[in-house]
Amino acid sequence: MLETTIAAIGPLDEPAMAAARDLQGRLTKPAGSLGALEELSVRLAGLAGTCPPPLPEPAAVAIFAGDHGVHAQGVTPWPQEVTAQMIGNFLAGGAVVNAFARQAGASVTVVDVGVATPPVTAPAADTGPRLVEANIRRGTRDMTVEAALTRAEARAAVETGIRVAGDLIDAGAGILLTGDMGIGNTTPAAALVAAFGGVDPAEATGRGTGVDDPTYRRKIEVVRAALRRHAPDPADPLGVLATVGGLEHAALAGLILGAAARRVPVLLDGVIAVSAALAAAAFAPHATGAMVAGHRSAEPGATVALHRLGLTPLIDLGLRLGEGTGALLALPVVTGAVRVLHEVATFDSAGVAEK
Ligand SMILES: Cc1cc2ncn([C@H]3O[C@H](COP(=O)(O)O)[C@@H](O)[C@H]3O)c2cc1C
Ligand SMILES: O=C(O)c1cccnc1
Repeated sequence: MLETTIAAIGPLDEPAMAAARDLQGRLTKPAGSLGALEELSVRLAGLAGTCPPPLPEPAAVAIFAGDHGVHAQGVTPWPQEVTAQMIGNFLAGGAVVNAFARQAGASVTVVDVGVATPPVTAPAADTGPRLVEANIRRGTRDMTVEAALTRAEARAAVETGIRVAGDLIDAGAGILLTGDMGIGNTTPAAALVAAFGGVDPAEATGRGTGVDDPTYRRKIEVVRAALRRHAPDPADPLGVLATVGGLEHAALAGLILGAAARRVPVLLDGVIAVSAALAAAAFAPHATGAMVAGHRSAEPGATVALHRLGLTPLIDLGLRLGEGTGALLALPVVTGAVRVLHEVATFDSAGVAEK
């Protein structure tokens, strides 16, 4: 399934992009006046293979949840149980991601790919957040001691993400948004950014939920120790995900690949998402054509990853939460970029004089 998905990911459609550029030049506004939105609209036309591309709706957030053996190294002040407890909160509609999803009109799907303690499930409702139980392992192994995952486990997580993308698109989603929950998951995210980005762990590691100075120094050394132990090869993305990644990171890489293969845009959230996006791009370089960077997370690794991916984030508000919150805030910007191609009059049609 991974191989067929990778094989289905192709380049952007040049004629559709040329048509979008031409249309942007004829709309009743000075050329270039919509800044980054214009290039985004062109890219989404290239992804869809048609101009104008479909409006990116309805929107679906997929929150992949997992726990981390590296938690034992004291890289976060939060207890591991918070991952499962927050799943309960997501399903009850009480987290920040739920508030922003309601505002944006997006559905929320929580996918347990690797939570250590069984998630507290909320009463099933016909509408509202949904839980997909796809647990591969009750948390990863400690990457400073051994590989976090076997290659088979990493592959199973990637394929779960591909499957979730396909299910959401089959159910009608016009855009997918990445979300994550996993206490400790900024540590493997930093390791992935350092491995794929070829930067020193000190450049890729941030303070996550807000760790103090001694914990931050330890966190950098933990990332350094894991990379020294495994020496992951960036040309072998499954190997990188298995040795120093996490189940939610691997599943997010799969979600991105699944969206790219179906030529549906995927709006990336913070550092966990962009670390997974580096893995997706290593599997299939053309997958970057489907990626839209929602925001610039305050985590330094996010900036390193965005630069590597060649993506400019739509918003930059100093957010460092995850869950999909930054992607949701950026959604109206993406929709606006496409709506312009559908609804704005041309100089000809509106009888407006050109310069
Ligand atoms: C209550 C709470 C809600 C969250 N929602 C997202 N995260 C975010 O913080 C965690 C990563 O940070 P670190 O690597 O420092 O543990 C992840 O669960 C991420 O989704 C949360 C964290 C907490 C504590
Ligand atoms: O950028 C993120 O997604 C992020 C940052 C800090 C903690 N959790 C997530």
